[in-house]
Amino acid sequence: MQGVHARAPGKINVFLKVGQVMDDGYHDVATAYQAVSLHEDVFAYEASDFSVTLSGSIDTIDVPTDGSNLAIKAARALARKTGYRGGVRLEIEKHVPVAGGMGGGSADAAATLLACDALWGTECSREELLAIAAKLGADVPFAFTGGTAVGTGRGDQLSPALATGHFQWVLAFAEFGMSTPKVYSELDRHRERHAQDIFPTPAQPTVDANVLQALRSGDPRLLAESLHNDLQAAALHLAPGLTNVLELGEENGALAGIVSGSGPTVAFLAADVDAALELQVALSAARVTVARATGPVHGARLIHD
Ligand SMILES: C[C@@](CO)(OP(=O)(O)O)[C@H](O)COP(=O)(O)OP(=O)(O)OC[C@H]1O[C@@H](n2ccc(N)nc2=O)[C@H](O)[C@@H]1O
Ligand SMILES: Nc1ncnc2c1ncn2[C@@H]1O[C@H](COP(=O)(O)OP(=O)(O)O)[C@@H](O)[C@H]1O
Repeated sequence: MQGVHARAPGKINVFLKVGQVMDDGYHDVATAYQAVSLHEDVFAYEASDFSVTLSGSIDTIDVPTDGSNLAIKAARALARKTGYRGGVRLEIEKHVPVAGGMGGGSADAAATLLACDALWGTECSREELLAIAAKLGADVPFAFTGGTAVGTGRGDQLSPALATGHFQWVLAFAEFGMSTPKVYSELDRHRERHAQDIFPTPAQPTVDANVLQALRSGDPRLLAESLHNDLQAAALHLAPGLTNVLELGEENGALAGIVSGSGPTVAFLAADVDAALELQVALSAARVTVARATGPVHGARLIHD
């Protein structure tokens, strides 16, 4: 049967500052996202109801296949918005670790919006699809746009950031996932428990100028110096073993390592392809599950197979 194939990328937060909790319960954030070459592939086929099946290179056992799957939510949201009366059968090939802090579910949602819009001929504009994306999750608009961008508010108000060249990443996957709300709550607890001088809450978080400069320059050494994640301490508190992974990467030639988003994936920045390959070998030898990726890459797009 003729279907539509869409692809969307995972992401690394190369910078993430977390501000206060807003009235909607979300934290006010300022982040610099980079889309990386670890993709989710979504195949959409006509059907009378909504269903999803999963395959891919990673363990998908914890991913729901009922209406709580973010891809099904995305398809239903598009159908509601456009008045489309049918359904869709979705097949997702996952390569982004589940609950890994790399926005895999968000990529599924973004790719599904694009695939269903094409399959159903609903012809939504980019802006309409982005508006639906923002309602599905804070990271979904970025999975849609990709590249390199600054996200503010919930992380869904995007402005493109200039970036040159390609950065080489080595990703250390964990054998467990971490819940995004739990990591945000842990940061709140840290901030309540400890003096504000250790974990200060920025009144209005912004992305540091040196990160934007590093992204513009394409120089991995500059970017390595400016990687920052306010959620990292909270993630390390909940998963102390990640500290060893960070140390191992830095001992084996990484320019720097950072927990991606709410973790537990650790992203190492390498100086070049050779350094990335060496690091990949060293981490694999230490029985860490690794993948290499480059960034930035495109956002969600249709693939004409
Ligand atoms: C931490 C980040 C960094 O990019 O990514 P992940 O690690 O999840 O990939 C994001 O802020 C996550 O984005 P996403 O995973 O789309 O979040 P959502 O599904 O919208 O929200 C899940 C929950 O996380 C918390 N949340 C999320 C975003 C935000 N700015 N403030 C929050 O407090 C809220 O408790 C919310 O109910
Ligand atoms: N299509 C999907 N892929 C992955 N997880 C999904 C999906 N739909 C719903 N989920 C749920 O969302 C949670 C977080 O998803 P994910 O996007 O993989 O991680 P993160 O938010 O850390 O980047 C998972 O634990 C899972 O229960």
